[in-house]
Amino acid sequence: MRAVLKELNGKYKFEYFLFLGMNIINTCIETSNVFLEGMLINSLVYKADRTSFIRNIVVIIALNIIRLFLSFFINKIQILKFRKINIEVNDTIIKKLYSKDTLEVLKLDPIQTADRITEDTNEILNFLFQTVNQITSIVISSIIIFIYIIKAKSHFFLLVMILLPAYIILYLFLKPKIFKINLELRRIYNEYFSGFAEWLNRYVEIKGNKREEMESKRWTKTKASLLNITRRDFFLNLGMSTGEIVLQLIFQLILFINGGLAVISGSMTIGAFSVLFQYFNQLLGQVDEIFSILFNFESFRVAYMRIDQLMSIPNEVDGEIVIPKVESIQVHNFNISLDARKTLFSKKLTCSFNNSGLYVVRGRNGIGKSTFLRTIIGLYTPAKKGTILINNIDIDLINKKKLREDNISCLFQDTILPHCLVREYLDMYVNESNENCISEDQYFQKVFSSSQFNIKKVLDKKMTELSTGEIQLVKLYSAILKKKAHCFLLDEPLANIYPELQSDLLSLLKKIAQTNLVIIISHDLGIEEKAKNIRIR
Ligand SMILES: Nc1ncnc2c1ncn2[C@@H]1O[C@H](COP(=O)(O)OP(=O)(O)OP(=O)(O)O)[C@@H](O)[C@H]1O
Repeated sequence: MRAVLKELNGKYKFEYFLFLGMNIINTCIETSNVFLEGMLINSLVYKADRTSFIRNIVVIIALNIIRLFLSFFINKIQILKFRKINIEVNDTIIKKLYSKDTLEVLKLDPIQTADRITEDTNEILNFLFQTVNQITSIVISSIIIFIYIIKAKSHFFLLVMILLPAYIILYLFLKPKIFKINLELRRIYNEYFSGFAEWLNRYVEIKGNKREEMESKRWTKTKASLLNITRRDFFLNLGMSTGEIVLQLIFQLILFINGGLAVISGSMTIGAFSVLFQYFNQLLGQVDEIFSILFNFESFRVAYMRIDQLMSIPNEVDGEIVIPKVESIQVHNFNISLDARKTLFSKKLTCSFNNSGLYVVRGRNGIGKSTFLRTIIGLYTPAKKGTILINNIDIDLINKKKLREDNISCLFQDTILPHCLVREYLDMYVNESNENCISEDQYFQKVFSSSQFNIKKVLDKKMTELSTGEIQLVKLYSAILKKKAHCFLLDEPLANIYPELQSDLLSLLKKIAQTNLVIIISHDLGIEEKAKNIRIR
C-alpha cells in the first residue's frame, strides 16, 4: 500500500497541500465568525453604534464570500479528485494482483476480495481526505477557542476543563466497544455480500433446480450473525447517543446558569456570552469528532493492513529472455505438485511439441492437463520436477508475460462471462485489421460464417445471452484471430459444438497447424488419428 500511496504522493502532492491550506483558512474564518457575531450583538446592545455595526456586517460578509470560494475548491478536491484517485488506486491494486502468483490469487473469493478492495481503498482515502482535514480543523479552531476563553473569562476555561473529561470518559467507555463491533460487522457484511452475489451469479443453476430456498438456508448462519451483531451495535449506539444528550444538557444548564448570572451582574456582555456558549458547544462537538477520528484511524489502519496483506501475496516469478516465436517445447521427466504431499501425474511426462503441428493432450479427468498447459505458459508456477524447454531454453528463464502477450493465444474453459455485447467483446480482443489470412480460409468461413453459425448474427447479443456452444464459438473466434499469435493452446475447443461443425472446426485447426503450433486438450475419440497424441497418466 505504501508503494501505491507513494505514487499518488508524487502526482497529487501540490493539490493535497493546497487543499489542507484552504481548509486551515476556512476553519480560521469559521471560528472567527462566531466572535464577530458576538461583537455584532454587542455593537447593537451596548453601543447602538451604526458605524461599528455596519463595519462588523461588512467584515462578516467579506469573510463569508472568501469561504464561498474556498468551499468550491475544497469540495472539488474532496469530491471530484477523491473519486478520480479512488478509481486510480483500485485499478492499481487490481493490476498489482494480476502480477501475483496465480495459484495464490485463485485461493481468494473474487467477490469478497473486490468488495474488500473497494471498501478498504475508500476507507484509506477517506482518512487522508476527510479525517486529516478534520484533525487540522480541530487543532486550529481549538487553539482559537482556548485563547478566547482564557482571555475572556478564565473561570469558564476551568469549567470547560472539568466538563470535557466527563464527556471523554463516556467516549472512552463506549467507543472502543462500538469500534470492535463495527469491524466485526464489516467482516460479516463482506461475507454476506459475497454469498448474496454468488446466489445471483448462479441464477440459472439455482432456478433451474428450484433451489432458491436451499440457497437461502445456506446463508442462514451468516444472516443470523449479521442481525445479531447489528442488534448489539444498535444498543451500544443507543447508549452512546443517550449519554451524549444527557451530558450535553447538563453542560448547557451549568453554562446557562453561570453565564446568565454573569450577564445579569454585568461582568459579561451578551455578545461574549453568546460567543462562549457557541464555542463551548463547538468544543463538545470536537470531542465527538476526536473520537470519530480515533475510530476512523483504527478503520484506516485495518484497511491499510488488509490491502498490505493482499499485496503480500508473492509476485509471479518470471524470466527475462524474450523469445520471438515458439519453435519447440520439450518436456522431460516432468511432474507438478500443487500441494507438498503429492504430484499430479502418476507417471513423469516426457514429450515434445514442434512448431508447426497439431497436438492433442489427453488423459483422465483431473489428471492435470489444464494445469500442465497453464504451467507451460507461466500462468501457474507450481512446484515442479523435471524440465520444460521452449526453443531449448528453460521456461524459468523465459519472459512468459511477453510470450503470453505476443506469441500465444489461449482458450480457457472458464464460465464467467463479461457483461457486454459480443461486438464489444470482440472489439476488445479482435481488430478487423488483425484478422490474418486464415479468415479467408474455407473452413474458417464454414465455422464462423455459415448457415450453421454466423458470428455476424450474434454481434448484438449480450455474451450472457448466448448458448453454451455460441459462447464457445465466440471465444474460439477471438482466440484464433489473436494478433501475431503463432502458438495456440486450446482447452476443449470442440466442447459443446455440433458434430458437423466439429469436423469443420477440426479441419480449420489442422489448417492453422500447418504454419503454427496448435495444442488442444480434448476428450473426443475421433481426434486421435487427426493429431499427434500426448497422453498424461
Ligand atoms: N487453482 C487450483 N488450486 C488448487 N488445485 C487445483 C487448481 N487447479 C486445478 N487444481 C487441481 O489440479 C488437478 C488437475 O486439474 P486440471 O484442471 O489440470 O485437470 P484436467 O486434467 O484438465 O481435468 P479435466 O479433464 O477434468 O478438465 C485437480 O485435482 C484440481 O483439483
